[in-house]
Amino acid sequence: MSLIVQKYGGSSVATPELIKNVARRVIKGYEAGNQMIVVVSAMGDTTDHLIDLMGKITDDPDPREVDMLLTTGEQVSIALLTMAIHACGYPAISLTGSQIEIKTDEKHNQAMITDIDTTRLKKELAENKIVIVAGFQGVNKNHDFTTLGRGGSDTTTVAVAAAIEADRCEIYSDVDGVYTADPRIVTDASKLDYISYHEMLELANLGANVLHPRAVELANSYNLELYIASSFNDTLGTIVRGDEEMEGKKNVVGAASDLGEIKITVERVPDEPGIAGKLFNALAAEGVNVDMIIQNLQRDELNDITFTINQEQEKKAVKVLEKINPELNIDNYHIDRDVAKISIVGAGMQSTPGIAARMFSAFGKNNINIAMITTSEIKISCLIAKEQADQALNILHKEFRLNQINN
Ligand SMILES: Nc1ncnc2c1ncn2[C@@H]1O[C@H](COP(=O)(O)OP(=O)(O)O)[C@@H](O)[C@H]1O
Ligand SMILES: N[C@@H](CC(=O)OP(=O)(O)O)C(=O)O
Repeated sequence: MSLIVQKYGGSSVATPELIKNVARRVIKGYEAGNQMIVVVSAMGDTTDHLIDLMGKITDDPDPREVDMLLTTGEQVSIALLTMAIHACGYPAISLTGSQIEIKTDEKHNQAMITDIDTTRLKKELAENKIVIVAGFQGVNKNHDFTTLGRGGSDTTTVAVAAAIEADRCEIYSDVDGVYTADPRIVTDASKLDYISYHEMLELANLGANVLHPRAVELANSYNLELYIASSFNDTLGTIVRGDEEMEGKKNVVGAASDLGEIKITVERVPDEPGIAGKLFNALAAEGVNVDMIIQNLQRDELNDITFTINQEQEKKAVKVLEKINPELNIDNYHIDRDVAKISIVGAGMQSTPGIAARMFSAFGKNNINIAMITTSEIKISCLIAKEQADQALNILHKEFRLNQINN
């Protein structure tokens, strides 16, 4: 008998028929003699719809109330899945994040899990029940509901699996594994049999939303192997695990695009020590995360500083800029929302010269202009025009022959 923690994302529970499909899959695992804990997300686009609804009421909702609203999505799906399992004649119970005491810090909308009490989970499993857990949510020390950030059910799943020392942790969605690029954009993308935590973390951070980055980080810290597969078929999926191969790492294992960033250029800033520090400190103090940065010296000892942030933080960033403009003598700022970040990832690139040059040349040959570049040991990212994002992803996929990765 194994203890299995499974997660089914929004696309796997989008309709009553799909919920019944998940119920059948879970029962199959239970019938095989396993203990089953199943984490589910809200049905389909429910969370997006709740956010739209909120936007019709206010532009500036209280973060506590946002969590009160968004946690309802997962409460619907856990109840329906449990009913579907009951209807097939099997014992099951649904539990919210607060009922199993997924404790988090105070940060509404982006809370971090601090502890999970497994007492209730173990009690229900001991009574031979299938346990259905609401993903994406927790409870803080004031007993208020919190959420873990968009896509956070993956994090719930890994945290629960680690806390209860599960034998297997399986994440199901509408795609049958981790591909070399989003298969919706690159039709000949290849499925990877294995991917290391580090490479998966980079891909997830750079836009591959098949897994939530925090879930990958957590799996890495607990050395918990993840199995990523589809809830729509039984095709073999991808294993995310520690890096076993020291030699023979691929230069590039995947490419990803992120359409969620905007570019801000602060124009004609005095070329003096300390100015950049003041600007980025002020942004950090408001919780604005800056991603890419470049500074260009213009004429007359004035600089342009350009940086990217997540589009959801635009309002906060503008507030900061309006406030510090007079203090820093900032002439003007400009926001470009039509940008996309296109990246390649691979642990082998740190020991292979020429990867960046190949990426830039491939873009050059196809008339794709690069506005910004960042690199780390295992990734290279370029900011380009949003309208060229899909084309650029396909170009890189071809340039690095990712369709032949398994050969
Ligand atoms: N490299 C990749 N491999 C697989 N899927 C990817 C990749 N990059 C992006 N995706 C997208 O991730 C989607 C699955 O994630 P998501 O929609 O969040 O699923 P769920 O609804 O189960 O949470 C796929 O439909 C696919 O389009
Ligand atoms: N429902 C939440 C949490 C989540 O993880 O969803 P999904 O597993 O469908 O990405 C969201 O949409 O952000």
